[in-house]
Amino acid sequence: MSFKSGFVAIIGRPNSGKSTLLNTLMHTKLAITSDKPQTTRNNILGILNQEDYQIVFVDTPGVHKPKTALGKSMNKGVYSSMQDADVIYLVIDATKPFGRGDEFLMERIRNTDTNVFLVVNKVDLLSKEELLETLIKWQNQFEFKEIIPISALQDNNIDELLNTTISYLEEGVQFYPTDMLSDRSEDFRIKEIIREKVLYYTRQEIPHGVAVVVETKDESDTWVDIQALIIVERKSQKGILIGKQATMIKNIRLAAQRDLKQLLGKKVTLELYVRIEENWRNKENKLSELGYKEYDNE
Ligand SMILES: Nc1nc2c(ncn2[C@@H]2O[C@H](COP(=O)(O)OP(=O)(O)OP(=O)(O)O)[C@@H](O)[C@H]2O)c(=O)[nH]1
Repeated sequence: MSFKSGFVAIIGRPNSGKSTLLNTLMHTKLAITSDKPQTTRNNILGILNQEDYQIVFVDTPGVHKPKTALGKSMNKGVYSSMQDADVIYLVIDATKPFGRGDEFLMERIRNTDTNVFLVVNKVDLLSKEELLETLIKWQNQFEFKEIIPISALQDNNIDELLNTTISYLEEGVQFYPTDMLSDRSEDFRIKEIIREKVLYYTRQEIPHGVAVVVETKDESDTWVDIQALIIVERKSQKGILIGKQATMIKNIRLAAQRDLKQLLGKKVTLELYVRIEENWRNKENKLSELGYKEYDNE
């Protein structure tokens, strides 16, 4: 039996459902998701192992016009994943009209010689007629190798996407050990779960201005005590995050604690602190410190 392997870059505009798709493909939650754009800030690998193939999916930040050094760094991660890919999934939100942001991304797509699939997501929100209209608009943009409508959230047509992808892969080596699901460390996943809860409970400018650092982790076989720091950009944001009588930070802490218990399989006690770092998204040293400059040397 021959063994196939390859890299699949999952790219698209913010909020199109890339991380939801990664999690559905992997049958487990590797990437956090939210209804706020620019949730994903780092590339995250999902390694799907079967007897006869290994697919390395790369979830990437949503491509957008960057306004900060953090935004620039996020876009670099996307372009780097495209260079290494055997297949690119361009994930679109089928409920959104084709816009200027899509044009920006299509310019990049037209410059690759990789197999590009148009993955039309969120079809659960559309009628058949609306879906047809979307498909007609998009297929004029580029010669996509495949056009596959899906619902990442409802696990609809994901098998078709997977089987079609396998048919494009070549015989190859196993890139990662079979027991490895992702390239991301436990600390990365802990801080992302905390950030997900901040995104869930807050709105407007707060989600974009927040970063999380795991400061200490004491543990035994049955329990773990975690102290984490939430970084914001302004004093007013700190006030909102803590909330009246500290209710906001308590909600964030309890929700994160619940998910962390599931992730780590032990009792979790989480303590959260909030610190102000003015304009951190434009400070190169802060971005490095926070793990947001992974692709700057490429
Ligand atoms: N109805 C519906 N909603 C979806 C589907 N896929 C994703 N969503 C929702 O769309 C929102 C964005 O999903 P994410 O997976 O975080 O999107 P993303 O493309 O990774 O976003 P960024 O990290 O900002 O680039 C979330 O609220 C998801 O629940 C889908 O198939 N149907």
